[in-house]
Amino acid sequence: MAPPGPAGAHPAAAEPLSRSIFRKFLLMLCSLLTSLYVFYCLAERCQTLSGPVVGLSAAGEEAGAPGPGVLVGGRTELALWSSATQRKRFLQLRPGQRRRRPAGRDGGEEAAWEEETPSLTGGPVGSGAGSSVAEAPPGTLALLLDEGSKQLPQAIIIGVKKGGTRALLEFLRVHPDVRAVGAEPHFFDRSYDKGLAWYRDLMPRTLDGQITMEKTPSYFVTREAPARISAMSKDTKLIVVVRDPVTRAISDYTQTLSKRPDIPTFESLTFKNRTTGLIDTSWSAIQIGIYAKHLEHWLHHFPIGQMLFVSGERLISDPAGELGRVQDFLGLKRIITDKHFYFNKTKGFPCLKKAEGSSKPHCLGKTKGRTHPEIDREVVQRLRDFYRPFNLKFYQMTGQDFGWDG
Ligand SMILES: Nc1ncnc2c1ncn2[C@@H]1O[C@H](COP(=O)(O)OS(=O)(=O)O)[C@@H](OP(=O)(O)O)[C@H]1O
Repeated sequence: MAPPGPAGAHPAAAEPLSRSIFRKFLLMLCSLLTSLYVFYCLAERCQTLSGPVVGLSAAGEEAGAPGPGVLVGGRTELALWSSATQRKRFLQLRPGQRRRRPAGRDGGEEAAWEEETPSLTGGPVGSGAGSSVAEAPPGTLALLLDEGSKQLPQAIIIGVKKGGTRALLEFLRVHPDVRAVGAEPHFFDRSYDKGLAWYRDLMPRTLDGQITMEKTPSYFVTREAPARISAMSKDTKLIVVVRDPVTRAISDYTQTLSKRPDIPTFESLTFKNRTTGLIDTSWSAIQIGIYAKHLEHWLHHFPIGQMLFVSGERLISDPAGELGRVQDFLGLKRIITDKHFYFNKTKGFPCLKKAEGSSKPHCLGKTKGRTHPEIDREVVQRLRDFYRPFNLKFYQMTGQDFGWDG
């Protein structure tokens, strides 16, 4: 057979050769681009990828936010960070965080989860399928890279029950430099014997510059709590969310009523003797609201400057304003602003446009913002009269007029 002539010579052989060169070239280009991209990320330039953290929150999971591993978040906050912090946040992958009791709790569900559904829900307003956000469990990229460590909290929301403590913590968690335990640890009132190592182990891992926080509203009325927290660290910053003590008492009662509908009326529980008008100060719903008395105990152990009093009312009417004060107090950049909130008319409360680790709007669950029962006006007035002197004392002690009496 004659060898192929020049015209139709080796067309079939020449083509595969150029294709294979082209394929090799493509492959090299891809590897080059990938390497460039990895290098780009490591060079702290990952703004285009994600928001404050690459991760998820239980709230996100629950609300149908992106699934595990999905990158969420926005760019604006990120731009405010120092580049070193950004790199660390990028490495701090937070996987789905689950509702769970603090390790080793031997109390019942009620003990650790007294406030019921301490969560943000993103379903229909008030869907209340609550979950809480405990610390990131082991297995995170951060853990693999040995990034971060568990620290005792530098700031604690110590009260008051029904003051708006969950709202404050959930709003604060939006801040990239705040990491918090979702559940109430109740360490300084119920589990102190378990020791500080146990307590620290409940905390989420943090990186340099991040603040570890927790909230347990019952600390404010626990006699032993001030000395115990001071023994942990006398530099601990304390935040108290206070609310008109009369509304707070009704809110407290409403919570109990929702669990035990057969309890006596608010009116009958308020008085030791209704005819004499003697208020029953041993009823916790009443006692918790005597803020000045509780505060005295704290002032034996902490200077007033180390405590911040947040108005529960303003936390609803002007969340960004109160969050501004809190961020200043914690020495944080003012990253949480009015841009983070919207008022949800159905819920009747401010909600987050985007909760931590989610890109969807989030309101607190249905156990926050319950409808209060109608209380006899005369009883309400009696309570107002009862609380007035304590409120005035509290205004003096804190240097703030919360406006409950005028
Ligand atoms: N944004 C937002 N959304 C929903 N609810 C809000 C919000 N801000 C403050 N509040 C008020 O928080 C009250 C519950 O307070 P706490 O979270 O401190 O309760 S608890 O002690 O942890 O059970 C809760 O009390 P109730 O209205 O009586 O249910 C709310 O009034």
